[in-house]
This record gives sequence, C-alpha cells and structure tokens, in this order.
Amino acid sequence: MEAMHPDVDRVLFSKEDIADMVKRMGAQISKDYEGKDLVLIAVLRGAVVFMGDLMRAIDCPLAIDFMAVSSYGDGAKSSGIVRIVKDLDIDIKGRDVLIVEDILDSGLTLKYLMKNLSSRHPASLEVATFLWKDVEGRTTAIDPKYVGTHCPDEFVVGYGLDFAERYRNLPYVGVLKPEVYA
Ligand SMILES: O=P(O)(O)OC[C@H]1O[C@H](OP(=O)(O)OP(=O)(O)O)[C@H](O)[C@@H]1O
Ligand code: HPA
Ligand SMILES: [Mg+2]
Repeated sequence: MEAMHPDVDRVLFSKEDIADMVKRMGAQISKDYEGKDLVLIAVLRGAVVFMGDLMRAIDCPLAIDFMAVSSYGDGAKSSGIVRIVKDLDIDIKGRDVLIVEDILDSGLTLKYLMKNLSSRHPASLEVATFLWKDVEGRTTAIDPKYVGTHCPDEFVVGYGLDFAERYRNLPYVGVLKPEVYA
C-alpha cells in the first residue's frame, strides 16, 4: 500500500480497492447501456477523478459533459443551497444520461441535479456515485443505480474529494485527523 498523507488518520479504500470497484461498475454500465445513446455528466470538481477512471472502464460509445454546482464551499458542511456554477454544453433531450458523482452525502446536490436535468427531457436519467455515505436520518431520498461502495458518516478526502480544496489528488479515500479541521 502507498504511503499515507500525514493529515490522514486512516485509509478507508485503497487504490486497489477503488480500481476493483470502478471496474465492476464499468462492466455493469457497459451491459446496461449497450445500444443506447449514453451521456456521462460529471459534477465538478470532485467527480473528475472518478469520471476519468469510470469512462475508461465503460466499453460502449458515449459522450461526456460537465456541470459545476457548489454547496460546500471551503467547509465540511453543506450550506444547504445548491447553485449552478457551470451548465452543460450539450443538449441532453432524448439521450440516456448518467450523472457521475464522487459522493452522495446529504443528497442535496443530487436531488437538485435530478430535478434540473429531468426537466430537460432525457430519455433516461440515472446516477452513478462512487461513495454512498451512511447518514442516519437523511431526508433526501436518492436511489443511485450504480454505487462503488458505502462509507461511514465521517468527512472523507482523496480520489477527487477535498477539504478546503486540498487532498483531491490522494489516490486513496481516507478520513482526516480531527486536528486538521481545527
Ligand atoms: O450529497 P451532498 O451533501 O450534496 O454532497 C455531495 C456533493 O458535495 C461535494 O461537492 P462540493 O459542493 O464540495 O464541490 P466540489 O466537488 O468542487 O468539492 C461532492 O463532490 C458532491 O458533489
Ligand atoms: O465527506 C466528504 N468529503 C469531501 N467532500 C464532501 N462533500 C460532501 N461530503 C463530503
Ligand atoms: Mg468539496
């Protein structure tokens, strides 16, 4: 296993764990979308790392596009307000859209995106999230079709996920040491 960043308390998912999960998700998506008009939409910025790996694990024709929404800013808690910072460049009407996310936490980001994108009349709309955080009492009901793995209700970093814009480049997913927040 790779050396751990000094700010990281423990590693939850190693580079190898991640590669296995992405491969499995890519194989399932390839099967499900065979012969369809697939568009992957990654949510900037956290999902770019997962997007880069997942798209290469999918063995069928596809297009990609990006949307930026933000609710966390520099903090470790959602502001509760989701806003579009960058919209899609392509028209998704009549296409088979798969939203690619790094993490489903409060669910506010995906709830907003599902509503926003479904109003553009895609042929289908599903979610692939790398992490699904086990949050007790989550009030937003989102049911992602493709999930890499569940993770505990702690603030995680790495593999695209940041704290104050840092740690996105860690090749694993880990939990930060409490003193890093202070
Ligand atoms: O389920 P939620 O509670 O809405 O949290 C999930 C979202 O929050 C993070 O994005 P953030 O707004 O921090 O932007 P970033 O991707 O640029 O880090 C993460 O990348 C997801 O998009
Ligand atoms: O646990 C998290 N880590 C990083 N970014 C996040 N955005 C929502 N939850 C998280
Ligand atoms: Mg963030």
